[in-house]
Amino acid sequence: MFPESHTGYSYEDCRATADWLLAQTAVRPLVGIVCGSGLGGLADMLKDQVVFNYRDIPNFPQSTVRGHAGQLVFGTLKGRPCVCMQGRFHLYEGYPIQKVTLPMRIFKLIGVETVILTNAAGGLNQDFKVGDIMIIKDHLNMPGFAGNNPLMGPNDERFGVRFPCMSDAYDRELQQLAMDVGTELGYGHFLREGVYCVLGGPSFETIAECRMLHKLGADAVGMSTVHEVIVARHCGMRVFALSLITNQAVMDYDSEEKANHEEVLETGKQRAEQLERLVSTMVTRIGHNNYS
Ligand SMILES: O=P(O)(O)O[C@H]1O[C@H](CO)[C@@H](O)[C@H]1O
Ligand code: HPA
Repeated sequence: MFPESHTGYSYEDCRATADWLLAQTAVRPLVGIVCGSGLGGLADMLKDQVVFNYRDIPNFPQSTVRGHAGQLVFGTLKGRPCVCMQGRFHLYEGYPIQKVTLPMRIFKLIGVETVILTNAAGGLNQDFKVGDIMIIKDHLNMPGFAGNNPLMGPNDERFGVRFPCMSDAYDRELQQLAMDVGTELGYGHFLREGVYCVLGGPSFETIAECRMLHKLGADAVGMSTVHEVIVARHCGMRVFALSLITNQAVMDYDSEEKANHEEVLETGKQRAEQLERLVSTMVTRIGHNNYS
């Protein structure tokens, strides 16, 4: 079985965490950002910060992975109120999937309307290069195929419907906005779009697995994001997600390449500035309620 599966937090638990946060800060964020491995610098862009260590937030799990600081940062990005997770949770850390995705429900209950998720991923598409930024247009949910979906268990209609649609998971207007902003910033040569595949990790993929995932239609592979997207969409938030291609997935038995977390973090550092500019410019142009 999966760790403590079906023991999600109740609506009241989530409400208590959200109310606790709202009582400590006057910031009322409309945009929530999740920083991927090595991409925590995004949170440093926020002005007038109010910072919470995950260990101090009721019900919150702890970050255990290098490159995930474990702080929830409230502040403003070019005048727009935002909240930023400097560190996310992954299945391989041993958390039940409902705990991995808990922050999405907290985002919803504090008033977030749009979620921007980032991740580090291995490139399967042979046209991709290390350092490319892939706008996620769709996903393959491998743990979901095996029955590990964050919405397993009783459904609370106060969050969303029993059977949420996922064919529109990634907001098309926001994808277009990212393309437009990226092109304006001169990033067109490293901006791509594609399908992200999530696996449980923590072991990186074998060569045969990478070949299979590529044949199945995945352009990039990682160990996060999709679970958060499902929960964010279930409770009606608008979602944009991107992958930084931090390494090429190994597809060839003659290759000497070996996936490793150090390379992942290093590529994050090299692209951090552009990624931060892309996301912050997008945030200034996102409309709310009736979209832009
Ligand atoms: O998806 P994020 O959190 O960016 O992290 C990615 O980087 C780690 C592997 O280096 C894995 O956790 C993978 O999912
Ligand atoms: O190659 C990868 N595989 C899985 N997860 C990853 N996260 C960064 N790179 C990778």
